[in-house]
Amino acid sequence: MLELAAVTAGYERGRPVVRDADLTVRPGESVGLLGPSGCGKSTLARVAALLHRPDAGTVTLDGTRVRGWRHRAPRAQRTAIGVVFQQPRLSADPRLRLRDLIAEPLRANGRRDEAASRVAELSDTVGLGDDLLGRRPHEVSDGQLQRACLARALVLKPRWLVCDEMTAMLDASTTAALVAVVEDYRSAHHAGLLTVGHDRVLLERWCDRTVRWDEITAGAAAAGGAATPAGDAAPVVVPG
Ligand SMILES: Nc1ncnc2c1ncn2[C@@H]1O[C@H](COP(=O)(O)OP(=O)(O)OP(=O)(O)O)[C@@H](O)[C@H]1O
Repeated sequence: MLELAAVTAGYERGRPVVRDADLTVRPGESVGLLGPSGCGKSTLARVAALLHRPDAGTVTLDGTRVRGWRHRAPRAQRTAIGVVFQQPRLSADPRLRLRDLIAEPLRANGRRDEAASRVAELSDTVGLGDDLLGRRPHEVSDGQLQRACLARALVLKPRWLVCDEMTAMLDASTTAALVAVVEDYRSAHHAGLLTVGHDRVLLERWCDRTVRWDEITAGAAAAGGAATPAGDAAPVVVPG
């Protein structure tokens, strides 16, 4: 179980952007979190992915309370979660060729010997040919780079996936392809998914359950949030 209880988080002391958020994802379950732009979805997703320490509240992962975030999180907890962000260029080291980018978590965890086989397997899964694996991020499209970032998120076979607007920059066919990769992975590994976004049509078709930001939090985001209503984006067709 991935459980967030009474989570308050933000960037400045005394000015939380997430207030008292409660959210639970069960093993194997996919939960879509819908909210308007700027409400704090990415911040909460980063807390759930152990990348941003909350100011208050608890995160519990598979029954163990999380006490450290980022590099302070125990390896067993860090590696249990795969994360995909909205903007692949901000989350990819520009110096790495795609094959090394995909293998990065293996190297970081002392499992370099698995890199060749896992990269071959995953590049096939996400639809990246050999020619692309030898290129650096500036030599591929956003969609191709996001495919590599998704492969990187899966390389350690996480039990949980957190997708923060993973498809926001992608066209409809790439969106459908990446959602299908996530869904195949989830059914093969019984992995739980938290995916955040503002496209109601996409999340309702993709997920077992969708929750609205105002249903899981106690208050509005910091000033400047809530500019657009949820679900106003152009619909994206997801097969199935
Ligand atoms: N690193 C940061 N430092 C300071 N403020 C930040 C930072 N990141 C986000 N914020 C602020 O926190 C609030 C919530 O941002 P967040 O990115 O979590 O919202 P969001 O719901 O994911 O938005 P979007 O759908 O537009 O990506 C916004 O007001 C934003 O300006």
